[in-house]
Amino acid sequence: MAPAPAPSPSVPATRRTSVPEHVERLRGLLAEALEDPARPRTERRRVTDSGLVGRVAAVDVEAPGPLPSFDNSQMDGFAVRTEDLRTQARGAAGESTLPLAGVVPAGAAAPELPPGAVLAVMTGAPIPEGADCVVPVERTTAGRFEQILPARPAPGVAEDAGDASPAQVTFTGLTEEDLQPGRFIRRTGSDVQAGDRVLSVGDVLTPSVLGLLAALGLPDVRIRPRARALVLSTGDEVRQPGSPLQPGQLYDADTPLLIAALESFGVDVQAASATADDVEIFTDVVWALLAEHDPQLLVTAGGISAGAFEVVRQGLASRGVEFGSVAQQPGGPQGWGLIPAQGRQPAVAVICLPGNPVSCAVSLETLVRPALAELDAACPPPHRLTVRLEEAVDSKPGVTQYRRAVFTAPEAEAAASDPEQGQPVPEVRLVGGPSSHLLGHLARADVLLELHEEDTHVEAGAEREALLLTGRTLP
Ligand SMILES: Nc1nc2c(c(=O)[nH]1)N[C@H]1C(S)=C(S)[C@@H](COP(=O)(O)OP(=O)(O)OC[C@H]3O[C@@H](n4cnc5c(N)ncnc54)[C@H](O)[C@@H]3O)O[C@H]1N2
Ligand code: MOO
Repeated sequence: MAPAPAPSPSVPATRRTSVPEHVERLRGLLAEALEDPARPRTERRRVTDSGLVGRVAAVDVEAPGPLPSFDNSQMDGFAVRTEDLRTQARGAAGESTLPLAGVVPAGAAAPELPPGAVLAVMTGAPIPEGADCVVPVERTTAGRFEQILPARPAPGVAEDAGDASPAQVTFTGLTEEDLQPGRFIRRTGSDVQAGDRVLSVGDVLTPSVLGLLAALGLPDVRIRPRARALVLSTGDEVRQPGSPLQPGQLYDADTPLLIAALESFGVDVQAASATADDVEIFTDVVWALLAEHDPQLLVTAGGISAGAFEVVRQGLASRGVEFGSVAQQPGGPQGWGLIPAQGRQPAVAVICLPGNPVSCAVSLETLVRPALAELDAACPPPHRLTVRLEEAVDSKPGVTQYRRAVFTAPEAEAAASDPEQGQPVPEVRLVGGPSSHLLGHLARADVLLELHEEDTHVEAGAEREALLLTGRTLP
């Protein structure tokens, strides 16, 4: 008789923290560090400074005046008194002719429109006193200014056409619509009224907001300072690219990955360093960097799991940082904590991510980004989307697994459409397996496919949620 199989070693049934629980935990400690009242709340910038898009307004702004700030012409044409054109005897072909009293370029002060005459107005020129409508130059028999005006007048000067016998302007084919009072006049305040709120605390700056502030005559904008972070990678085996490798060594992928991800979250990475697996060296580097840079956030990579040389865990566990496991893969091992304010040194949030590059990158997207986005409008929130699986996939029970996937060919996507919304549901194909060393696969991926604890087997064609990776666009 065959021997009975040996019982599997019993694993302690400790419950791992769920992804949402850990996000909430990180949000709490980030809030303490970022919302410290001892830190400056605003920075003043010129609206022409670079790097303002994506920054967050620190004060409300009300329009100091209206936009447009004066009635002006929407077209190159003629400012007319509609009454004059209505009472004009029409010629055989329905034409009306009036004398040209002058030219008003953009930038000139508004002149008065003499009775029974017209004034040439360029787009943006002020509407002359007495005019109630602009007729575009195309509505004249000449069709173009070159046929009517002798030469371009000097900018900013409303000047007379100059002839002893004034030029005549013949309008043709005018309809009732062309003679509607107000036609082609951009009225004062039709865009923004004085006192309108044009920017609110927490709004993200866009190119058009910056243009609007300038249009209102405001040279400066007050923004929130960016969150300040330090990045620290660890490991005796880790070397910087450009230096030769000894057997067993590898290049530091986590440092550039962390810097780039944090910067895309709107964080100002002030310094980055890599240290050896020596607790004393590691803690010396941490305290020196904290003192030098006064950050709100310290993010480390590596040295936190179950090995004999877990420098981050050993160095920070006694300083208020906890270590545990989140029910996600990759990115299970995590460290988190708050180094409390000491004297004049404000509190610092500490987030310790696993060293495997894919674990580090996935943790940034699934844990750090959602926590930070809740507190800081400069951090774009996770971009979630529904995708359809091209092929069946098996996943580990009991954890949320993030599988790397690419959008399949556009033809396949076009064929797959959500009947409810009529929106195409993109189809995805896995790239590589679930392991956390597969950085080449991650670098090719468009999305992290989210498979839940119960998703041990998902059939081809099933729909699941996914996270669009930083820098990727929808198909
Ligand atoms: N006995 C156990 N071993 C491991 C467990 C466990 O639960 N029990 N968890 C595994 C999981 S899951 C992960 S993830 C890793 C996390 O390990 P650490 O955060 O302690 O990271 P290290 O051990 O320092 O490094 C892991 C791996 O990543 C490479 N690495 C580290 N830093 C970098 C870097 N800057 N650039 C590129 N690659 C880096 C390192 O060489 C290792 O291969 O632990 C598992 N083990
Ligand atoms: O959690 Mo680790 O990140 O699976 O490899």
